[in-house]
Amino acid sequence: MNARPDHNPDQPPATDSPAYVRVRGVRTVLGGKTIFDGLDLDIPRGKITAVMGPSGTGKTTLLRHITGQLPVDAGEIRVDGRNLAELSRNQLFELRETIGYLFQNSALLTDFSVFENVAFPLRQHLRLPEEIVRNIVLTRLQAVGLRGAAELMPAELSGGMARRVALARAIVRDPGLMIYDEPFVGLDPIALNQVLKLIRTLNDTLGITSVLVAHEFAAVRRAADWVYLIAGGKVAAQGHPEELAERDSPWTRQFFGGEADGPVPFQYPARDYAADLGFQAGGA
Ligand SMILES: Nc1ncnc2c1ncn2[C@@H]1O[C@H](COP(=O)(O)OP(=O)(O)OP(=O)(O)O)[C@@H](O)[C@H]1O
Repeated sequence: MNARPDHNPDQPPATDSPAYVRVRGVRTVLGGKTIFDGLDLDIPRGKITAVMGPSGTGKTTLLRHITGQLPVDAGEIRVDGRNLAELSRNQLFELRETIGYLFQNSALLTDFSVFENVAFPLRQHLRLPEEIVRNIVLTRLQAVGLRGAAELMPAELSGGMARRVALARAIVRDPGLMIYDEPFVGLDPIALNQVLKLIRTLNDTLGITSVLVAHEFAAVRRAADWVYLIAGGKVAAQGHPEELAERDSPWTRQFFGGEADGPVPFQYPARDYAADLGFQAGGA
């Protein structure tokens, strides 16, 4: 696990097939604010790629681009070889069906049992015999260690268990791509480690490609094969997590070392302070 790349350390780990997600020259403007300005990155097939960066840097926006929920203003995104801009609504919908999601709020259906929550995506889209549904659901629950909790209701679960049920649901239809958006938020250390281990194990055993957005570098370091640090609308740094942590750059010192001062400013961009307070610039 986490083998260091044995090729160019400035490039994501090479795999035999092309990157699952290819982002090229992406420019995004939201509400008049430029979020991305020439964003380039590859999400290698079969690997876990972490996307990190200061708050508000566009990580969730990038996920929305990758899942075709938000078109880019310029540039190109290819997912599994397909240029998203060329897909019809139906094709985009089909593409989204091949993506599994795990969010920080596990978003379980409160009136449904654990079993029915995991079965939901199967029942919603496919007409499978009940016996098959049961086998698939129990296999996924077994994979996350919760087969014995199948009949519990969401209110009876701890936060860590709920996250694992959501993970079982996310993989129930064999996604090619798994998207984890802040999967560790609010978990105690034991639950965090269980989810972390599961992300790694599921990725490796099911051959999934994973994108992991998280702020916890200690966890990312143990899970990810490659890390992109996004800041200022671009990739500010990238590398294998161990190598990135050791790299001595202002970005990595501030971001991975948690320094308050560095390239990420303390102040959100604002109008002139004196003018905002009603003083004339240079006035008495
Ligand atoms: N629909 C929108 N209209 C205008 N601005 C938006 C919209 N969606 C997001 N933004 C802005 O885009 C920027 C990037 O948001 P995004 O949620 O992608 O950041 P993030 O890196 O995921 O942040 P965090 O780590 O805090 O979750 C933020 O400044 C946000 O306010």
